[in-house]
Amino acid sequence: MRALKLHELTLAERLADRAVDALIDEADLSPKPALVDRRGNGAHDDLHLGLMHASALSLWPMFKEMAEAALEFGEVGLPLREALGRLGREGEQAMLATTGGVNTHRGAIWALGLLTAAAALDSRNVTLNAARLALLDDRFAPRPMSHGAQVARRYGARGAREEAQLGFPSVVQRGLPQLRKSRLQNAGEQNARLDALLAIMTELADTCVLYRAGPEGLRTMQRGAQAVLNAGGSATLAGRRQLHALDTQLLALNASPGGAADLLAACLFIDRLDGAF
Ligand SMILES: CC(C)(COP(=O)(O)OP(=O)(O)OC[C@H]1O[C@@H](n2cnc3c(N)ncnc32)[C@H](O[C@H]2O[C@H](COP(=O)(O)OP(=O)(O)OP(=O)(O)O)[C@@H](O)[C@H]2O)[C@@H]1O)[C@@H](O)C(=O)NCCC(=O)NCCS
Ligand SMILES: Nc1ncnc2[nH]cnc12
Repeated sequence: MRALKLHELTLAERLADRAVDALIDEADLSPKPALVDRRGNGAHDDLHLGLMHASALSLWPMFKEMAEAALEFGEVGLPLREALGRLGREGEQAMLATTGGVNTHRGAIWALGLLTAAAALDSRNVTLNAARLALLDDRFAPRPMSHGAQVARRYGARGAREEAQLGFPSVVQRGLPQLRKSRLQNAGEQNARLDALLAIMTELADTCVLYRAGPEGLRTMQRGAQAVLNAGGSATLAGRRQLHALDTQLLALNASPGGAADLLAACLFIDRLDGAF
């Protein structure tokens, strides 16, 4: 009998697969403090796990087209940046159509969109090229008074745009090293991912938290995340107790670290990039 020959995926398709996998793995990871996970809705009335999955899947064509645009233009420059901006805005519309108007993955479209395009350009300098793209000014981008823009003005916070322009320091300097360290300590994959999320939360100026709970909420998030890691991480009993306390505190403040969740997805995407080439 002849073996069935499966369609061989293109590089753009493989990268889109990895971006969507990263979003689904982030959503499924549990127990995340005050975020949507397998246990429930965290600090969100309008989100649930099924919606996060549907949203992630709706973004596959956008990630594929972003990677294809990068392959077509072949270099970092304004034409590619503006093509990504247009695709990102279309992707946002697809997401909103899927979720009935709920913002599930705006920050993830931005971070993973840039990283997917950068990975298609050059597998070795992904965060550097993503930063170079983020530094270019898209002439067609609307400038709405987003939550991020409001807290940037109120508190001078460094939001999603600057995180990308600096080459994703929360991912490169915090999330990825912690993911690998916890794996080496045999924490188990789910705990290693939780530890990576917590490492990102220790220093991030998450504009979602700032918008909902102000600087006090942000300090609670950063200190609480550090306390889990200091106690030995999410694989230890002491760390689990601190994680539970952090969940309770953030829920009481209605503070959801959605920006940190997006950056965990970015971390998981970079971590598994090798297999895509
Ligand atoms: C350049 C943009 C990133 C716009 O940025 P800006 O800061 O102006 O806009 P926001 O929409 O407020 O923030 C972007 C999202 O980024 C995530 N985020 C927050 N802090 C950080 C951080 N420090 N570093 C990285 N990422 C961060 C976060 O996304 C998550 O939260 C979303 C829910 O947020 P929000 O709507 O505020 O939620 P709620 O409080 O729940 O709302 P209510 O229920 O109260 O109404 C969730 O989606 C997560 O993803 C921020 O929200 C960029 O987005 C942009 O320009 N987009 C236009 C399209 C484009 O050009 N794309 C380019 C593609 S390459
Ligand atoms: N798991 C999650 N819960 C709430 N907001 C998010 N934004 C991105 N991932 C999220």
